[in-house]
Amino acid sequence: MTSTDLSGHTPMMRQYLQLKAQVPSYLLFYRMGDFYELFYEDAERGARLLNLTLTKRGNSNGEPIPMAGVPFHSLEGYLARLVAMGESMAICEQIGDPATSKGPVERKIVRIVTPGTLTDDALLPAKADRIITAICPSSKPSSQKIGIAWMNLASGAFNVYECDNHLLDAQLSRLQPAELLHPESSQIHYESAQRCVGLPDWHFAQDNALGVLLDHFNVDSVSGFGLDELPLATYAAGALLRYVKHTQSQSLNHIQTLRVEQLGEFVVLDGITRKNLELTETISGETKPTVFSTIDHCATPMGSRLLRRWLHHPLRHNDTIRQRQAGVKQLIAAQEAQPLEQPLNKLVQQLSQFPDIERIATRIALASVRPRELASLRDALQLLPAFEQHLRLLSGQSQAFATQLQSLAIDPALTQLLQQAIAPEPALLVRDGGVIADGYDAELDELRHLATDSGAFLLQLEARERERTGIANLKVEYNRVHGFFIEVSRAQADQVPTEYRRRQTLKNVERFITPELKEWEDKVLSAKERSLNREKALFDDLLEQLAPYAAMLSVAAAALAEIDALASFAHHALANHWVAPELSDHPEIRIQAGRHPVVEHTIEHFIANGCELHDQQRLLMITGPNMGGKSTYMRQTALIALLARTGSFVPAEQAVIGPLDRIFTRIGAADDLAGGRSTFMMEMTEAAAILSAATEHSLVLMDEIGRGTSTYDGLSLAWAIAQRLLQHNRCLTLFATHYFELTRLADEQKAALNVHLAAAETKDGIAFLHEVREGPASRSYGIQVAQRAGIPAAVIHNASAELARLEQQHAHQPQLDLFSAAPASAPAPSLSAEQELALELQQALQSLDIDELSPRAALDLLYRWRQSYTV
Ligand SMILES: Nc1ncnc2c1ncn2[C@@H]1O[C@H](COP(=O)(O)OP(=O)(O)OP(=O)(O)O)[C@@H](O)[C@H]1O
Repeated sequence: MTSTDLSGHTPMMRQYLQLKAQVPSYLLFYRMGDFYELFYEDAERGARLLNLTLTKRGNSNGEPIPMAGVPFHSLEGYLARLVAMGESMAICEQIGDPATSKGPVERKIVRIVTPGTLTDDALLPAKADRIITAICPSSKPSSQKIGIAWMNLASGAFNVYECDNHLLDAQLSRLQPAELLHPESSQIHYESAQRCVGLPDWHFAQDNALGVLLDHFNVDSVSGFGLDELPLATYAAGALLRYVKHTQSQSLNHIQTLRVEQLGEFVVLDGITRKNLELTETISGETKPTVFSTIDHCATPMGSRLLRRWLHHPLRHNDTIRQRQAGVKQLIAAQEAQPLEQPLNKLVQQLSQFPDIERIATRIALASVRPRELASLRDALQLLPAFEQHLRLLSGQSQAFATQLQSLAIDPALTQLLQQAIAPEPALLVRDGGVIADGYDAELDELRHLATDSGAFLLQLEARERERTGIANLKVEYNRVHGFFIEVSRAQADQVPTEYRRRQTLKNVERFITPELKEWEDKVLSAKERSLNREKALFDDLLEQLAPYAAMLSVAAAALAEIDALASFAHHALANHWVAPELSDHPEIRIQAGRHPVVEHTIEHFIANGCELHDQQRLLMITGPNMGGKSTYMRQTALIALLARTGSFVPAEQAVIGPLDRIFTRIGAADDLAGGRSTFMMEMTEAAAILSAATEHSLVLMDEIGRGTSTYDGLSLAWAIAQRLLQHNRCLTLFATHYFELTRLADEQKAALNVHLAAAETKDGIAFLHEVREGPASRSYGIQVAQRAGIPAAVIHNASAELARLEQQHAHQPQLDLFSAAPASAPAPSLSAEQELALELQQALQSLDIDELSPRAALDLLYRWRQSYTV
């Protein structure tokens, strides 16, 4: 909007439009008295989204102004709804004094609310984190790298790393950002984020990004954070920090460090795998029943959030897992040693009394903490010593909770300060008064005394005036409308002294005021106002005193969250007979009598099954009828491995789990109609990703690959894929199929083993035994399953006849001999290493768009190819 545009507007609308120009892409809530108003398009949009009444306000520039508003005290509720819809808002407050200002009161944008930068408890989900992520792709076409920075503003975590481009999807699905920032020039979109924001490219430029980081951390170089070799991560971090700072009116004191994540820390899970395994969301998008909803018994929201993070971040290395396991074991041992006292239950009960200290600590650092949050923190800190003592007792001689116990040591000065400063039950807001405790500040005490406790003075005045005037029933009183007054009966009204001024005449009485009483009244009324102001100043001062404790509180909160999550593991293990998995150093999965952690709760008799995958037995070819339990078996194996890598116990009689680098799943893809890919195309895209990335440390689940095309195509592809996984990738694989022909693979490959899910035919039809047995399934029972599903009897009858005819027709050419009987479709003989490389190089050449290639990139490619394709 230009200045000429503004000239026709009223002064207030001019002010509004100038503020709006600062935040064009946000809904601007403009404070007017007791309301926040939206104008113009914002009003129309807000009215639609929030179901507000759209009105019109006066005229500005010759046009009525569309307007919609919300009462000031219910702003947070409206913001929460808008945030859930992925909207971003700017809040503008009156900061000038309406009494003294000429023209519109001075106003300022004090807060910006976006989905990824929330810190207010009212706007945040209790049991999930809100992450904001920035990504910075390389500007060099030859580079495959991408820089990623992410922040959890509510906890203060700020992490960065670089990875290969093709891992971006897996990384985003790990972080699940609510908001994603990227340079304007790169078209990046992540569907699951509530908001994707293209920022000007210069935010990601070296000098600017680095400048923001150096300035915030007050350092001369970022070497101390280990960022020297990570330029893209540095740019992403700088752009992210600049954006987040812009949204907050306070400085981000609680963002005290920047951690470089090592990609090898976590078992990589892509988005599809997280979905298939139903970690925190079911395949249909519900929040339960999932692994998280089943095993989360945390007593605090901090514990639940940590548990969710652990589930999404299984660890590759054993050290941290062993520490977590030690904690769980200790809690279980203590509970079992004292079945009457139940020390674990007592610990959980104590934990449940703690508020969300992680978020309170952040809000202390941001100076936006509310009085009642401080009261709950004060009460929690009083409980802390007893909790610590109980944990110490429970730990006995073990060192299982040594670090957490250290972190819980909070400076007693903090507890004392809160006890002295905060009223026992403070008001919701500082402006309501009654937040600061009596006895904390002498001046406040006196003002409060003046404002509320006028009794003695008034009694004294009453006695004095009675004596002076001789009117025995003279009364000194107060009401809200008329303030203080002296009341005498009508008949005695003419006996009052001359300095009495008439205030009000009623039927039987006259009310008067005297100069002395008026002076008193002014003092009392101003004392009220002054006491509120004093309280506000004291609270601001308290926030300053508290700020240095924020970091210490965050550390204690993290320790409490850990104890809570470990107690939840222990509780679930005890209640469901889970065992501690043994962690080995080789890629292997050996499970005895394993169960599915979620399904074991949803059906009455879950049949336990074992699974052995190791270097000599890398692939299980799983056959069996539909509904036999193949998918459940594969998922349970992956989940047991994953749970073991989080430090949890597992649903099995015994388990040995080695280090894993990735878990891949290719299970029943749905059509990606929006993306324009058919089921088969999706299936093959996922399979291609697995074939290119699985290593001997990976666990791969393949369910019915090849099903989406003609039998021969599908079968041949499935055969070749299984063979490739066995020989080339050498990963640990569970391969479920309905192609019986594939069971021949085990004859050729020593590392493959056939297993099947047993079923039996009874007189009432098929009975699923859900038991995994060695050897291939003898038949598929597809028609029996269809019958149970309610396919009409006539169709079942015809299908059975057709099956019999087909079986007879192929009698001389049994299905199992497909490959040997038809040389033309026999699996291709394995290629030599040179042949494989030549094929790959040919493919790479064919997929190259030479016209799009710069000379520099072409040269780089040549070097890379020489390195990769020379034997
Ligand atoms: N081990 C088990 N014990 C008891 N019930 C089981 C077990 N495994 C699976 N089931 C039950 O069998 C049903 C079918 O299981 P699942 O979906 O794994 O079969 P499937 O063989 O993969 O079927 P399809 O080939 O049709 O996909 C499950 O919903 C579950 O109720």
